[in-house]
Amino acid sequence: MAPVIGIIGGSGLYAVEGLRDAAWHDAPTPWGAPSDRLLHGTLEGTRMVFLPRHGRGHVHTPTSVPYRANVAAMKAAGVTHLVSVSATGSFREEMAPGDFVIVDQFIDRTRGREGSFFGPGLVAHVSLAHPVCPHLSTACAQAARRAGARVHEGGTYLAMEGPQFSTLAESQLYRSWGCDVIGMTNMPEARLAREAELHYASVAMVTDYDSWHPDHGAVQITEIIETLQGNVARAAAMVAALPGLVGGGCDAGCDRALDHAVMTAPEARAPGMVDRLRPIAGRVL
Ligand SMILES: CSC[C@H]1O[C@H](OP(=O)(O)O)[C@H](O)[C@@H]1O
Ligand SMILES: Nc1ncnc2[nH]cnc12
Repeated sequence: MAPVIGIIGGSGLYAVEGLRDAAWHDAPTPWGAPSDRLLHGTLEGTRMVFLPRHGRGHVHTPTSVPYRANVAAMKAAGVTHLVSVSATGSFREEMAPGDFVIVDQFIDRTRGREGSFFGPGLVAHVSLAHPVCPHLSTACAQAARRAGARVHEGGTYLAMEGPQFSTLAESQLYRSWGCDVIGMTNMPEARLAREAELHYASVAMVTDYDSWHPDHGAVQITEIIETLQGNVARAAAMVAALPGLVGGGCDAGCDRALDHAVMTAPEARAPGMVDRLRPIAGRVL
């Protein structure tokens, strides 16, 4: 099956240029409207679908982003491979502002966000031990290098609630836990991508040293925006390099995550939940 590449663009990345037959389309879902319309198009013969995570003009906070609608809309659009692009702080001296980190683990410190498509009447448990697709992550690393970025492969992303940045004590604590980067949006996005059986990768663009670094002081939004402006062209070039690198087989099982995951007996399933879940889990229902 030919891959369809979805891109969720984070802070600073609100569109992608150069798509053939580009058009924005509404994408209602059983979980409401996504953050914005979806931008459909093709790049070197590969179908691409782009969604700005915070909406054009940056209207959604990290808490108000409709994560379920965003992932469901991508799935309904036929996306098979979902690449998240995000701005992050760094906990490592060597992961400097401007660098790209290909995230492979998450620690979730968000609070009260809707983190699953499933629920009462249709219960499922997927594995999240390895939350990203290793093949898509490698493709992103290659694409980012082709775009001229300095790339670190592997890193743990601490997802915080925000919208305020961390205190100094929190920043030092996350560093002591072995976290590499910090942001406010990759959870529950990564959980939902796994439930939707999408190949998911997360590209973190480092914009600052959060607040732990003795030489950099507290993170300032002005510093972040300045670094983002330098990063956006490289992020766009990375996206443009993805077709041709994405696809082929995946032995990690991302697209079969729901095999054996549904716990609720067929006769006990709530019909309304089954209908709602069909676009996500129809393969196993
Ligand atoms: C602009 S700084 C804080 C903001 O940026 C990141 O957003 P995203 O992950 O969508 O790139 C971070 O998570 C915060 O939402
Ligand atoms: N230091 C930081 N903390 C949380 N989210 C961020 N996004 C960019 N920099 C960040």
